[in-house]
Amino acid sequence: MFPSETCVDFKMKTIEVDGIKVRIQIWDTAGQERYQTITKQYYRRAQGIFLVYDISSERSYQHIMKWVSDVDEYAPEGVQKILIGNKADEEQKRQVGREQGQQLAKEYGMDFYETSACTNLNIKESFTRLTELVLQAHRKELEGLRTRASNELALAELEEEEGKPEGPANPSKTCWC
Ligand SMILES: Nc1nc2c(ncn2[C@@H]2O[C@H](COP(=O)(O)OP(=O)(O)OP(=O)(O)O)[C@@H](O)[C@H]2O)c(=O)[nH]1
Repeated sequence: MFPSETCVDFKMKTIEVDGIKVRIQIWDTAGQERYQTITKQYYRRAQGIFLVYDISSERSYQHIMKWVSDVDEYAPEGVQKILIGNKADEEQKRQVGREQGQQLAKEYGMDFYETSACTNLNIKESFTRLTELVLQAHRKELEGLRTRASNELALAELEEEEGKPEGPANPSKTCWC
């Protein structure tokens, strides 16, 4: 929910993932078309995104494809995404089956949760999972950078070694007696 004059709501929260305390910034962007120019700018710095539809609205479910293509266009490449079917407490008004949500999530390779902001169903679980995915992606990126750096270092050492004249540079090092 947003105050009438703004289209982005911001909150900070600390959650614990694998025993590590993680401080997360939560940006809740308005869904209305008229705010899109502004809200799209917030995708650029996102590390994790929830794509949310309302289980009591088939129309909101149909809109997910458009959100996915916007995210693909404006968010960073490695951004982590989770599909959410919210208002799970509104069972009597349900228009979107749980399997439809699961199916769509599978198509896009995302995790899926049905949640309720009213009963708190899966709220903590989905935030913890998204944070976990972001941390995992971050670790992988760091490992990749480390491997690349050590490969480049090894290559540089090899090139330096090859550039040297024949014979050991430090004879004492090759002497085992
Ligand atoms: N029953 C039920 N109502 C909910 C739930 N979550 C939100 N609502 C209600 O749905 C309405 C819209 O909620 P918002 O938080 O404004 O939804 P939003 O997605 O931010 O809407 P936009 O501003 O259009 O992006 C409000 O009346 C909320 O009280 C839920 O889990 N269950």
